[in-house]
Amino acid sequence: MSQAIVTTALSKVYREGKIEVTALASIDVALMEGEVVGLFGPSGSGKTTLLSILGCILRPTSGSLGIYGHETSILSEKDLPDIRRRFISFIFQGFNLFPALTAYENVILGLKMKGITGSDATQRATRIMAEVGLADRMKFLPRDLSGGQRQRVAVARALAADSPIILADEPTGNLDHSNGRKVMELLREMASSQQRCVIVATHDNRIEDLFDRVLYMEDGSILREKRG
Ligand SMILES: Nc1ncnc2c1ncn2[C@@H]1O[C@H](COP(=O)(O)OP(=O)(O)OP(=O)(O)O)[C@@H](O)[C@H]1O
Repeated sequence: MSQAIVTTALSKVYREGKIEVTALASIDVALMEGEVVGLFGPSGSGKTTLLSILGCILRPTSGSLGIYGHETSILSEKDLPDIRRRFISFIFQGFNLFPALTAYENVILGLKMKGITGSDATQRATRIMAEVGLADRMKFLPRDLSGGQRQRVAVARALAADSPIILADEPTGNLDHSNGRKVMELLREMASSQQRCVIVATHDNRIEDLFDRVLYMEDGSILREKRG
């Protein structure tokens, strides 16, 4: 397995006026292709901050972050969107679906944002909707789908772009037990069959057994890890 993401002494300090909050202390971690990693920890432990930095949405205060061999700390702000477009897809807790667009159109829009259009986009969207079990729901608006189905649209949108890294913040947060496990199993399947690196920040202990590796965070540090 090769390394998808490597961090060294990654730190983040939020400054608001004179107040400083150390959200990440000094994170050293290597995340591999084909691996599904869970980030667990109490509220405020730094999970979302770490995910945002790994996804190049937020810059660290110090330390290094390598994404498939590209050292991002030496890149300028204007180069980061390109790294995101090539390597990273997100799944958010609130699904982030556009209410006026059908499930299928939401996936197409996600692809467009990655620069994938035309017949390539329509073929990919149709294939992935079938893979996530939504072939018969493509023309439905989000409001006519169940919570589990909406989350599967969000997963389809992230998977369709073929990004090697998938970052998910509480992807099972709004789902019941069985739908939560289904979403995780889908991500596991994609990670192993397509060698993607999937990182999930969550409070959901019910899915803890579905990770290859769990990192437990507290006060901005990784306290310990467990292999599945
Ligand atoms: N934009 C910000 N400005 C100032 N402080 C922030 C900001 N975002 C997060 N923090 C602080 O950084 C710390 C880590 O927050 P973070 O959201 O990463 O934790 P988390 O583990 O994801 O929490 P939760 O599970 O509640 O989402 C917290 O103390 C939080 O209050």
